[in-house]
Amino acid sequence: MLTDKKIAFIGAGSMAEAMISGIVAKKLLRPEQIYVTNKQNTERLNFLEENYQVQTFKNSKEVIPNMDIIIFAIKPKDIAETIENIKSYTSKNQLFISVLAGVSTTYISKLIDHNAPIIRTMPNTSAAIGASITAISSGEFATREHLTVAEKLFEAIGEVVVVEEEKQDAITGLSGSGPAYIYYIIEAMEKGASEVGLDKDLAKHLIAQVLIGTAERIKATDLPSKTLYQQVMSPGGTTEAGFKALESYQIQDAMVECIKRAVERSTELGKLYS
Ligand SMILES: NC(=O)C1=CN([C@@H]2O[C@H](COP(=O)(O)OP(=O)(O)OC[C@H]3O[C@@H](n4cnc5c(N)ncnc54)[C@H](OP(=O)(O)O)[C@@H]3O)[C@@H](O)[C@H]2O)C=CC1
Ligand SMILES: O=C(O)[C@@H]1CCC=N1
Repeated sequence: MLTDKKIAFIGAGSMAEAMISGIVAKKLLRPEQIYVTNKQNTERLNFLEENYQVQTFKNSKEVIPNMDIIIFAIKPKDIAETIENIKSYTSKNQLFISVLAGVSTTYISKLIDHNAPIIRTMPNTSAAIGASITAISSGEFATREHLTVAEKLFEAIGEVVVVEEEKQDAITGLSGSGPAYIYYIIEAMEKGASEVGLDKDLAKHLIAQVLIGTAERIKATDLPSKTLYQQVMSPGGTTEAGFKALESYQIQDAMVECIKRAVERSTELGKLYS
């Protein structure tokens, strides 16, 4: 399906690199099928060329018309300028994929100015190790075949779920941003470990395995999270003592608020760039 397809990444930042590394490592595409551009950072393009043997380009007029798939991996604020620069070299036969938070397929369609097939996606940075969860949604002109192409691409960087586009803001605040929340908690656990006298390497090993074990367990069981944490907690034991501190700082309320605010921001970005 992707055998002879050519793909251009517009934007060469962390999401583009995470996707490129997964696609190349899984041999989904050969490096010569992958093209990358950015706004000005030539050093960054050289880095991607050297590390992944992909093609980089500056001249959109020469490259864009020959692409089968164009992936927007830029910030939401740059979408209008980016599409303005390339739209005259695009056609309806190309598939457009966006990883942008908040930005709707309707808006991208309006900017491209022809009935192009567009797929909106929300991966996360765990893509760098092939462990993203990517939600993908079809825009108005995308067919089942386009969706399948996008599924294949994002399966190279982890798991994929197909969702209605109206769920994408909620997903962005939960699993797009999610790794950051967990890293923040990890940072707190590392600080705690240091304060109780554990060295950094041992603490990192212990924390990582706690997270892996917990994640695997929630995937493997239907038991509610409350039951799972209650199983850890012996009456009058250590966990209960720790929990009293978590509850006194209202950690759960803070996390609920965190997710709600991230989702609101995704919706706001969608309104700003609409
Ligand atoms: N980071 C994350 O965890 C996730 C990010 N996303 C989404 O991915 C998108 C990209 O994020 P991320 O990779 O972190 O961003 P980065 O800031 O790392 O990269 C942005 C890239 O866009 C390029 N760019 C800016 N303007 C233009 C332009 N006019 N033409 C071509 N390229 C341009 C920049 O080039 P230059 O450096 O030369 O200015 C840079 O390469 C965002 O929309 C974000 O919402 C989605 C899921 C997770
Ligand atoms: O913070 C952001 O806006 C992007 C989208 C999801 C993760 N990072």
